[in-house]
This record gives sequence, C-alpha cells and structure tokens, in this order.
Amino acid sequence: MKFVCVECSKVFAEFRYTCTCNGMLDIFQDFSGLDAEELKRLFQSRLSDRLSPYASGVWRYKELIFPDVEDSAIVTKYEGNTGLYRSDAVASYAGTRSVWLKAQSENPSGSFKDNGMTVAVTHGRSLGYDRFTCTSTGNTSSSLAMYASLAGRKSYVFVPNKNISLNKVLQTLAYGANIFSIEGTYDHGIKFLEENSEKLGLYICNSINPFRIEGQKSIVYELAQVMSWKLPDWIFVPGGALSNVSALGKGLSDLYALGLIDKLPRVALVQAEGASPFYKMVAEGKTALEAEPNPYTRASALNIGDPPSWRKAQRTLHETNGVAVSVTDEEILNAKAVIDASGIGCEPASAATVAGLRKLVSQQIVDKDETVACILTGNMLKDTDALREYHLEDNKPFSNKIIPSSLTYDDIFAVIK
Ligand SMILES: Cc1ncc(COP(=O)(O)O)c(C=O)c1O
Ligand SMILES: N[C@@H](CCOP(=O)(O)O)C(=O)O
Repeated sequence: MKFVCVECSKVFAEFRYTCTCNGMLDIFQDFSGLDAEELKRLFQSRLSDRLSPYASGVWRYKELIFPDVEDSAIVTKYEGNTGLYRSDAVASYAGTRSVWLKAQSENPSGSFKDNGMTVAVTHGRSLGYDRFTCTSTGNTSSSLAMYASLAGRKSYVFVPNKNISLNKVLQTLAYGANIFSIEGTYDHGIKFLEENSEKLGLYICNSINPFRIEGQKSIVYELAQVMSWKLPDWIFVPGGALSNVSALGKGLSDLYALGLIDKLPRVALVQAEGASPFYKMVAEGKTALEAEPNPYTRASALNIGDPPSWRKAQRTLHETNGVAVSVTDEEILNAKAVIDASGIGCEPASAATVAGLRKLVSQQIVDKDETVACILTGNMLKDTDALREYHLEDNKPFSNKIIPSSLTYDDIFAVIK
C-alpha cells in the first residue's frame, strides 16, 4: 500500500493525512494477481456469512479496501448491506422511466459515513491510537462516536455551534463522544484539526484521511454486486466535503480496472446552491476551487464552503464524463417530501440527488430512458426539525394532512371512505 499525492504525485510509504504540499493523498493498492471471476465468487460466497467481519457490506470487499489488516483487528457493526429500492413515485417526480435509490440511510448510525468510519477507526486502532477526532455537521461525528465506543476508545468531536441538526449532536453525545461546540463552520474545524491533532495525540477520522475514502468505495462495490456487475447509466450523489463523490470515482475505477464492470456510469454531483463552490468552479470553467466563506443551506450536512477533496472530485467527473449541478433548498425539500412519502425516506442533503436528477432531466442532460441510481446518504430521522418545518408549520403543502382530534366518528369515517 502506498500513499500518493493527488496534487504533486509524491509517494509516501507510511500513512499520513496530507502531502508536504498540503495535497490530499490517495491510497494506491496493487491489484495485480486478483482475478475478476474469482473475486465475484468470493464476494458472493460471503453473502451468507452472518458472524465474521465479512458479513459487513464493507469488509466483504476487504481485499480491495484494507487487505493487510487482521480480521481480529476489525471494528465493525456489519455496516453496508443497505437496501436498493425502485420507486415509481420518485421516478415520476424526476421525470425518468425508472430510478434506483441506494439507502445508505440504513447504516447502523444512519448515514453513509459508516462505510468509511469502520475502516478509519480500524486503521487508527491498529496504529495504537486510543483517541479519535473529527469535525462534523453531525453525521461523521455520530458515526465516529459509535465506532470509537464500540472499540472501547475515546472520541473528541468539533461541531459548529449553529445551522446543524440537534438530533445528530444528541446522537453523537449519546454514543459517548466529548463534544466541542465551535464558532464557525466545518471548514474552520478541519483547519484546526490539521494544525493540532498531532500535538493532541488524536487520530483524525474526517475524509482527509484516505482510509475513509477506501471504506466508502464499498458503496459502489455493493451497488455493482447487487446489480450483477452492471451499473446504471448514471449515479447521483450529493456533495459537501466531496468525500462521497471521490470514493465513488475511486471505486468505479477499481471495478473497471479489475474487469468487474465493463462500462463506467456517468456521475452527477449535486450541490446545494448556498454551498456550491465546486459546482461554480465547473460552471465557470475554472480549474481551481474558490472557497465560499459563508456557506449556508438548510440541508445542513452540505454546509461546507472549502471542500478538502475537490481535486479528487474533479478527477471523478473527468473519468466518468460526469456533471455538476446545483439545486435550491426549496427543490431539495420538495424532493425529500416525495422520497419520504415513497416509504424510503432520507434527510435533506440526500434529497439533493433527486432534485438534481429532476433538473438534469428537464435540461435534457439525462434522458428519461436512461437508468439512474441516487445515493441516499442519511436517514429521515437525522433532522426532525426539517420534518416539522415542512409538514407542520402553516401554509406548508402537507400541513393539512393531520386530522384534528376534535373530529367526530362520522367525520373520520368520511375521511377514510
Ligand atoms: C447525509 C449527508 N449527505 C451528504 C453529505 C455530503 O457528502 P460529502 O461531504 O462526502 O460530499 C454529508 C456530509 O458529508 C452527509 O452527512
Ligand atoms: N456532512 C459531514 C461533513 C463532511 O465530513 P467528512 O467526514 O467528509 O470530513 C458530516 O457529517 O460532518
């Protein structure tokens, strides 16, 4: 395993978070000697496993993620193994013939972060760390707190003091983390950790850590396996720090290089308008990202103005002939209402995918006959304020759906009939 800088291509034999030039590092693994058909058989055989780490939807692909780690050192909660659903209601809303929804919201802590966090915490513990850290809008911290406690280790997390969901902070707290509430955004927190974690003896579990990206690759491995190694024409992901789209690109390139798939899907990255520095870079034809100093979107998980992984995201779009798109908060919340009412459900940030799909269909960038998968990144109950604001406050489309308790039996009968 080698660590290669995505900016200057410098190679490191030992683990570190970033290059001497501050560029992000990619883990490079030598897959020569691995045979596609043997891998397919191996991954398939592990589907019946229930007790070993291979029962996890991440560690099932250990050979492609973290081959050297001892099975006994793995910290797992059998993450992954999430549902893939088809919804006519969501397809009709987006304007496509069909759409698949991959529900990472069904992960143990309720978000896609678990796919990466199991690997980061396993790696940190294997190096002998017993203090773990992250900065977070709430999902990364909930995931870290869960795995750190599972491993009997301590976690110290930094969360912005506003514009985040209380549900996530409480989940993080309840899982046993020590929480620091900070002035500023995720962007300020990550800078603080880059400068201070070593002095504090903390192992960083944000996505600047390349082991997080290795774990998150499993989302597309699992999607490919369940679809018999034939991916849809498009995959949609929401973008904040841009770890998910980076991992998606890396996973796709692994699958293609190994011969596990013979065609790459196009990737569509969807940002919220108020926090869309990557979209703006692409739309304006620029080649370097300009940070947004005051990002704001109601989809609080996407409140990131200076996404560390932008260079890796750029590579994903380049390699997959992908596109970037931005959507308003209103578009996100309307799409979320459709996903929720379809019985699948998600938090606001995840719904950016369907809102983005609807926009690209209306712009005829996605054809209605093309096949699409949207990655739903977080659970509906992660932000109950968003549910209350949408459904229960006055003048909202669904606020009339709750039937007042003053109704008589005859009134109720009339409604149900
Ligand atoms: C639910 C949810 N969706 C989407 C994102 C954005 O993903 P990324 O930061 O990897 O771009 C996040 C946070 O990162 C998130 O918590
Ligand atoms: N929405 C994220 C922010 C991105 O964090 P990272 O884990 O990719 O560094 C969160 O849940 O904190």
